[in-house]
Amino acid sequence: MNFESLVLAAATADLAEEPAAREHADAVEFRLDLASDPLVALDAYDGELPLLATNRTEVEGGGAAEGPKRLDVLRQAAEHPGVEAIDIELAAVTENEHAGEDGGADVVAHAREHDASVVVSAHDFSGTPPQSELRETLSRACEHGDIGKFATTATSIDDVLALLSVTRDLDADGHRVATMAMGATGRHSRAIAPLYGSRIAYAPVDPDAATAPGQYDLATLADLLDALR
Ligand SMILES: O=C1C[C@@](O)(C(=O)O)C[C@@H](O)[C@@H]1O
Repeated sequence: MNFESLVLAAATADLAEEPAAREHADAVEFRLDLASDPLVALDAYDGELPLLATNRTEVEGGGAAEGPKRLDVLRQAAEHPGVEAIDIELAAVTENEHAGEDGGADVVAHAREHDASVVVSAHDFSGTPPQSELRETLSRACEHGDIGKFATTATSIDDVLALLSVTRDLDADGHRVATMAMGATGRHSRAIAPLYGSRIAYAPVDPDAATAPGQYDLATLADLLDALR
């Protein structure tokens, strides 16, 4: 997964759903943190779509407790041949969630050794920071990953405008970025941010199992993206 062009990722905690995603998605985001036995499920995976493995921490909206165990699961997932990319939080890479050799930066290196690309991500569930801070966070994510991602929460459409503006600037500067504004106000960003340079769009395979506020269902997002392309 090189993110040269837009990747529509179908998010799920259940790899058995992969066939249902094939019609619309380019990849499956496997939410390890929401799955009951993620490494066993990975070993059994024989689907067609490449996997982006995410083991999201609770503080960033996921189900995994921070620490060495969750990083180890992510590290092991990166070794799987079906996993073409991993997602790791910027905080885990820069703030040493778990000090020592097996910290976040080491997981990034390990993923690369196994030819998996690295998405370095940040999430803000309370709002959208000022444009300067948006730019700084996204730029730092780009420094550590093959692609930097920032999902914020829009409380006004001006938040969406700020996020799109930073997306456009960083893309024009040659960085690979992925952005989306979560929540109802920012929902349209999921369809239009790719026009400004965002390279990953997410939608749940099962519309009743959204992995973030404001997501469209997969078929709807695929149609919107196609119509705007
Ligand atoms: O980080 C992201 C983006 C996301 O939060 C979204 O807003 O679509 C959905 C998550 O599954 C994914 O890991």
